[in-house]
Amino acid sequence: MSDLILDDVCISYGQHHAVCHLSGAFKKGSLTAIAGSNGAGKSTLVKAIMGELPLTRGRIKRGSLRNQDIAYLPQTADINRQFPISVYDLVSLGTWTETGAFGRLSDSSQANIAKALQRVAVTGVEQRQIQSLSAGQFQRILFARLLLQDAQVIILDEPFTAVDEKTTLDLIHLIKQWHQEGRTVIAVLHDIEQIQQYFPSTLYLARESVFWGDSKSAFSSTHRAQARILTDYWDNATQNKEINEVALP
Ligand SMILES: Nc1ncnc2c1ncn2[C@@H]1O[C@H](COP(=O)(O)OP(=O)(O)OP(=O)(O)O)[C@@H](O)[C@H]1O
Repeated sequence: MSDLILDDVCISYGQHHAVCHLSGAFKKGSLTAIAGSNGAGKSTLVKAIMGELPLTRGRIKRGSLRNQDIAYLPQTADINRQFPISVYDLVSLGTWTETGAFGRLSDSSQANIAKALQRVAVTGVEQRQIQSLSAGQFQRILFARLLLQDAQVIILDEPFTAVDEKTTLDLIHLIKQWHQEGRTVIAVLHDIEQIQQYFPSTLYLARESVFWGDSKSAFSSTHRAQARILTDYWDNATQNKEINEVALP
């Protein structure tokens, strides 16, 4: 397994610079929160790591990591809950690399699916359509799918939005287990207390990196002030300019 290294990464939507001049590494086996205010560039960054958005500058070095070594859970708002698929079929997609697109589920895959559903404490709803689940149940089955993917790097975008405290704690327990197993886990989060309690490292983003390191030091008043300056700067000063023309504040 490799580190995920960002080398002067910039990502733009047309002329709108969403993430700029970001360098650093998600070390293999690390557990990192990506924090920052609304519009800080968090989702843009994880989408770019997944290859869903092109870079306008810089590189993301994945080393020996292959596409299937990285699992991604997008924000719930980006997932179509109206799609006609049963809980069982959605969770079984986590075995895709083993079974292929049209492969029959082996006995061991079926056993693993049952085990994953038990680990997220959702059983008895396997044949229901996903649109009939509560927000918490839905998030649990998405975590069951992640369990089956068995990826070395797991990226979660706001995984606890609209999820109650009990479900959040259960899912954090799974994240801690992934960390103990040596996987790299990256989660976009807003709750600073939660980050400092469970996530040793933080990338504090405000279009650029404000801070990347120990979560206990991430949210100092100095860093928060710097984040506000950077956010205002990138919101106001960069429209219709090329990244190279923009002087850093
Ligand atoms: N599809 C898009 N087209 C144009 N601009 C976009 C698009 N998506 C995001 N942006 C802009 O890019 C910047 C970063 O947005 P992004 O969604 O990555 O922020 P975020 O930190 O994930 O915010 P939130 O916490 O609200 O989810 C914002 O200024 C946003 O308006």
